[in-house]
This record gives sequence, structure tokens and C-alpha cells, in this order.
Amino acid sequence: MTTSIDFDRYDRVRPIRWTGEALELLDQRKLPFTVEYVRCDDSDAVAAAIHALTVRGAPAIGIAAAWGVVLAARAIEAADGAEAAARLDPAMQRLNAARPTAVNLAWALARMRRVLAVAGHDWRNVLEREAQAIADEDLAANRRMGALGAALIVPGSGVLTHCNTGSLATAGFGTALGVIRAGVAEGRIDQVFAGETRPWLQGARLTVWELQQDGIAPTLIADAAASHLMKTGKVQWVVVGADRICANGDVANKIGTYQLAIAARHHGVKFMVAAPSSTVDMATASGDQIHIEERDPGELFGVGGVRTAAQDVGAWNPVFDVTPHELIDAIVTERGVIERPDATAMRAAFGD
Ligand SMILES: CSC[C@H]1O[C@H](OP(=O)(O)O)[C@H](O)[C@@H]1O
Repeated sequence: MTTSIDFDRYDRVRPIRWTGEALELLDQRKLPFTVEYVRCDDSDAVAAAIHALTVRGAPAIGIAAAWGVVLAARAIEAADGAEAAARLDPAMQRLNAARPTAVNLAWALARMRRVLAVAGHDWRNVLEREAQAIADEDLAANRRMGALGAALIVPGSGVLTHCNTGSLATAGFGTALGVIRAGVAEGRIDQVFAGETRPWLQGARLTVWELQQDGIAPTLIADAAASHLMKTGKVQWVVVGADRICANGDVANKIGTYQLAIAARHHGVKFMVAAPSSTVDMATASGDQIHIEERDPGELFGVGGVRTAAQDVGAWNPVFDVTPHELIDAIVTERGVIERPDATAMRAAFGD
């Protein structure tokens, strides 16, 4: 069944462009109707772009932060990497504070600190090479995950996905959307359903747009329709991404993922999480310990600048939730597939 996937066909969308002098970010707040890049000339502009969701998606914000460190390095002088690390720390702290839930942000910054610690006088070049390596490795990981995840999907399947986990959220190809792209390319997936993913509409605005670039015609559903869809039997897998995978296999992901997992288990639909190993956080024992980002309640009051909620209403806007590992059938990373994830399986795959 394996066919060669035309990966380049899927990588036309590049949310992050390093020009050699600045970082250009595809403004995801304006998609799909406006394709516009924002130029960041310093690390604080990158931190602001991450917080504002100009760039978003767990792997993508890690990659953007790594380039943010490269930009911060332009503003300092240092004899070696250790001195540079000390001078860069305030900027790296501000990058790290941009968003709390996706571990990829802290993971990328920690990786930049590690190479600085042993870098000599050419520490600037070391930083730039490391930022590029983080992006290149993410793209390779996504392509590998795509093949591994697709292989789990029986031909003729319907798949439901949530939020956006494609090229817009990564260095390219995507995580869950990479599994879906590979599954469609291999003739395993007959129909793709995309949840709109309120309140920010990553599904309706970004995933639908991305799949249309590939010539894949998704079916958009309201988030509220997901359980009813699963009851019809048209979906065999729910395939989602992740922002942080804990040591026991609990997964933080876009708000709404948890209820998809509950409905999937009730209806006998399989539940797959696809994420690179940079999303695995073995230092966090379980999902109860994850900081769930809460964003401006105003994100719930309207869409595209048009108010839809009645005036003077309060709102609560957590933008992630935690799916317990017991509700997950498979976690797919570039290192392999963990079926029925738990602490033992995670330790075997990732060590302590
Ligand atoms: C491969 S992206 C992972 C993850 O990031 C998204 O969150 P956001 O759009 O708020 O950055 C969503 O949770 C995706 O599943």
C-alpha cells in the first residue's frame, strides 16, 4: 500500500521564513483571506508575534523562538557562548514567557542554551546553525510521523481532526495533518472531517485552507457536531496534534480535544495523537501539572471583528485541555508508535 508521497507538493505553505537578516512570519490571524508576512527584526517582536498567534502551533513557536534568539544575538557583544548566554538570558526569558502550554517553546530555547554553553568565539554561527537544524529536524520528523501514523489507518477510513496541525503549525507537512496527508496519498483515507475549532477557528480558517492547497477537499463541521458525526459511523479515527505529552502519556492539546476523546471512546472510534519528540515532556509527570493558557475572553465575543455575543457577558477562555492517556489509542512520534500509552510505555520510548 505504501506509495511514494510527493512531499514537496505539501510544503508550499511556509509560515516561517529566515531571510538572513530578519524573521518573516505568515500572519495566521489574517488567513485564509489575506496572505501577509510580518517582519520581525528583534527577539521581542518574535515574542509578541508568538503571544498574538501571528505564528502558532507548538513546533512552529519553538522554531520561531529559536530564530528569535538569533535576532537577539545581533544586539549583543560577547567573547564566547557562555558570555553570550548570560547576556541573552533576559531576551530568552521574554521569548519563553510568550505562551505557557506548548513545551516546544521551552524545549527550543533550552536547546539554544545548550549549544551556547560549549560555543567558542563563533557562537553566532553556532546559534544560526542550531535554529536551522531545529526547523530541518521538525520537517523530517513530520514526514516520518506521517508515514507511521498513516500505516495505522485501514483503507477506506474517515478521519476527523481538530485545530490546525499542518505546515502552518510546524516546519512543514504537519503532525496530525501530516498523517492525514500521507493517509490520503496512500489511499487509506476516503474522507477528512475538520472541526472548526472555536474560538480562534484554526480548523475552519487554517486546516481547510491548507488541505485545499493540497487538492484535498475536507468537510468542515461545527465542533458541536463531532459526537453526532462519530455516531453515524463515518469516522474511524480522530487524529490530533499535541502541545505537551507528559511522562504518563497524558496530552495537552487545543481546547475541545478532551471531549473528542471521550466521544471517540464511547463510539468505538480510534484516537491518535501525532507529535514530534520535541513535544514530549518527561519532566512533567501527568496532565494535572500542565499550565493551561487562558486567553482574552474577548476571543469568544466575535469573529473577524464582528461581534456575535450579546453585550456585557463574562467569558472563560482556556485554549487547551488535557486528554488522559487512558483515552488515547496511539501516540505517534518520529521515533515510533506507542499504542495504549501509559507511564511504562512512555519510559520505554523516551527514558526517564
Ligand atoms: C502541531 S501544532 C500543535 C498544537 O498547537 C495548536 O495550538 P495553537 O493553535 O493555540 O498554537 C493546537 O493545540 C495544535 O494541536
